Amino acid sequence: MKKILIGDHIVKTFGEGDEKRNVLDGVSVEMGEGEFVAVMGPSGSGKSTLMFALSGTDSINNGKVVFDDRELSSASENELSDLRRTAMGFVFQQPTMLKNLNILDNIILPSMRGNRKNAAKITEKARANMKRVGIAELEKRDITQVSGGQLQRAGICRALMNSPKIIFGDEPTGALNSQSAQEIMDIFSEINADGTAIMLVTHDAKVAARTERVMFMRDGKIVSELKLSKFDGSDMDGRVEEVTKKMWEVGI
Ligand SMILES: Nc1ncnc2c1ncn2[C@@H]1O[C@H](COP(=O)(O)OP(=O)(O)OP(=O)(O)O)[C@@H](O)[C@H]1O
Repeated sequence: MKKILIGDHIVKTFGEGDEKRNVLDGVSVEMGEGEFVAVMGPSGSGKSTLMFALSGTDSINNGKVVFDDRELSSASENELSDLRRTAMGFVFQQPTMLKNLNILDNIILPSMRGNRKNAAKITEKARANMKRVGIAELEKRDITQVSGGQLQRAGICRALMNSPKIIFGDEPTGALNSQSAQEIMDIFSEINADGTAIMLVTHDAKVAARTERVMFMRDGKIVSELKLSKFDGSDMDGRVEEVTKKMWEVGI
């Protein structure tokens, strides 16, 4: 399987003098094209920092990151921002959306910048994505008039607008109840089945159990890994048990 993402001995340091410490302490990660992985670990272990490093959102102090055959440290800020815009999608715990725009306009806004002549195509694509994630009828609603799960679906639609090769999700189900979280995971599974690689940070064993590989972090290092298989809807309980057992072993 071709590698879409390689993190090689990544070191990220925060703080000065006595406060200085490696929040990422030589982390190596590889992801194949179309792979679906989760990152788990205690609060402060470096999960979000790792995602920022792997997506070129934040610089690193040592090591290297290669995304789609491109070494990120040799790319300029403009090139990195183009790469993030065209090849990566981001989903956060709470989607950042503008209060004065409806759901559809929030979804299309980032794609419209400098691209207004393609407004009709962009809107058509947004509507197709909204239909795909089950919020087609909500396009005119304000962001305060939808549920947390519906807002997260809109966040996923926005992340899909440029047909990314990879989606980074930083606790995308963290603000949702268990049922909504599983519905969001259904959507991620479908997106992944279409070939998009996905990396999710999560504290939830039921979310991690839906991915095909779970990496466990502690103190800026990946200390363990659990290989599952592509989730096909069967043996959810067994998968959750495997993840929980590993979390316990690792001390999460
Ligand atoms: N910009 C920064 N400056 C200084 N320290 C930082 C900065 N960003 C993160 N840290 C520190 O790095 C460590 C790792 O943070 P990170 O957000 O990656 O953890 P996490 O595993 O994602 O935690 P959580 O599960 O709570 O979100 C924490 O101790 C945090 O305080």
